[in-house]
Amino acid sequence: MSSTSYLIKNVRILGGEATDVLLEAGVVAAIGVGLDAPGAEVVDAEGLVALPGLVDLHTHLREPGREDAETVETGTRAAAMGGFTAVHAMANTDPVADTAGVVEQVHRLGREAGYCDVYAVGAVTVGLKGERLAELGAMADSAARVRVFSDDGHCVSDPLLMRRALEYVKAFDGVIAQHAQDPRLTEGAQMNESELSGRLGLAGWPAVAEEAIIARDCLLTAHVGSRLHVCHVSTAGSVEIVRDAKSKGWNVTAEACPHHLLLTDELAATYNPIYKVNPPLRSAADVEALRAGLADGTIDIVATDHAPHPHEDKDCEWAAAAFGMLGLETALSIVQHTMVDTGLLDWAGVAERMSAAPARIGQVADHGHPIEVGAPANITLYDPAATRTIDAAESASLSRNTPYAGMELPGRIEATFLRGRPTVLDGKLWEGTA
Ligand SMILES: NC(=O)N[C@@H](CC(=O)O)C(=O)O
Ligand SMILES: [Zn+2]
Ligand SMILES: [Zn+2]
Repeated sequence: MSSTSYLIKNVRILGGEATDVLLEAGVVAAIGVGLDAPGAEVVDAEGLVALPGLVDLHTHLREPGREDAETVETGTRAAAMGGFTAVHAMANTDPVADTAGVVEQVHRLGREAGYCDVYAVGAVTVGLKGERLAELGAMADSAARVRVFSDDGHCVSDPLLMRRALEYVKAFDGVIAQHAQDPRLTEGAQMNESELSGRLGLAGWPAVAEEAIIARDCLLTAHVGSRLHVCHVSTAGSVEIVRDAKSKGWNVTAEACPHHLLLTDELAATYNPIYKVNPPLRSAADVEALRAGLADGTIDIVATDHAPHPHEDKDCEWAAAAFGMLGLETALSIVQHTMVDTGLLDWAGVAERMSAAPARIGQVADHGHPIEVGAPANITLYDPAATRTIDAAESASLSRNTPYAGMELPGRIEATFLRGRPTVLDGKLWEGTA
């Protein structure tokens, strides 16, 4: 295990006054101006903001089964480069993560790779087929200690199955993370339903297909007294429904993805499938409502929905292309651009939405802590004054499907520490052995 200590000099914790932070034996050992620690590696953090290590509640790592798109190792390298110290790996792998065996395998692969803690998400239904419940209890009791269950990629559309799943996870304070998409209302759907989808000749995906499921699930979770998390909220109407559910005291949380905070459906007019994603990019008014919802806490967290796809699954006509885009390495930059630089959130707000709250929702004890003496040394050092032009070829991911290629974005991850050991240092993956 790590024996080297790190003395981070002149860092601004959550953007506050510059101070020093000593990481030793996996924890934050001391905080204060002018700290001295003989033998420690010194990290010059002048101008850098320290955030608690980011936690992603929604990542597709593709292993097992689609190692041509991503592996646990490459995906967690991308996560570390994005400032993440923990990710939740979605269950839509091949085989599906619907048994204790598969979730334990994913968890173990993450530990072996060592870049970031990997928490396996368990499938709600066997094979994501929406027909019968998977062995939720066995996955919860397994060495992977699963607390988040999702058929992501598919909606648990059967209301009785959804009710049973919500009831079942109460026993271990689990949560059902719903991919809210009414299948009948979105048959063949390709992009946001609007005047533009008609003009482009692409089948429309109406907002109501998302909103109707969210409304139903909020009612169901209130009825059975359980915990619901709504994946990738994309419409203004969905934000309204979640706001209303929260005002009633129902146990509902929600996430927004970076791409839905920035990009709009007009990009479909390029017919470039790099912009094809589930749920689809929506209107500028939806983007504005998502930002406002994230700012006022209606939307609890930012989750990446990092969805790697190999070239051949994206290099085809729009209708044939796979849904999904990369997100881990650009998430914090997009959040800075859309939420911080616009004055909607400060760094404490970012830390809450990208570390503390996702760790709480996912019941992850070792992450999401404030940077205080005694806390696990999971820390991200970020340079908000830097700018970079995104180059897909530079990604640590095995896939290249970033919608931001060629864009200039603010900010750069300078370092990521996992239990006091760097996974990224000087903006590069750290391959040290200390
Ligand atoms: N978001 C996407 O467009 N795609 C995801 C599935 C999902 O998150 O629904 C994927 O697995 O590729
Ligand atoms: Zn989804
Ligand atoms: Zn997803």
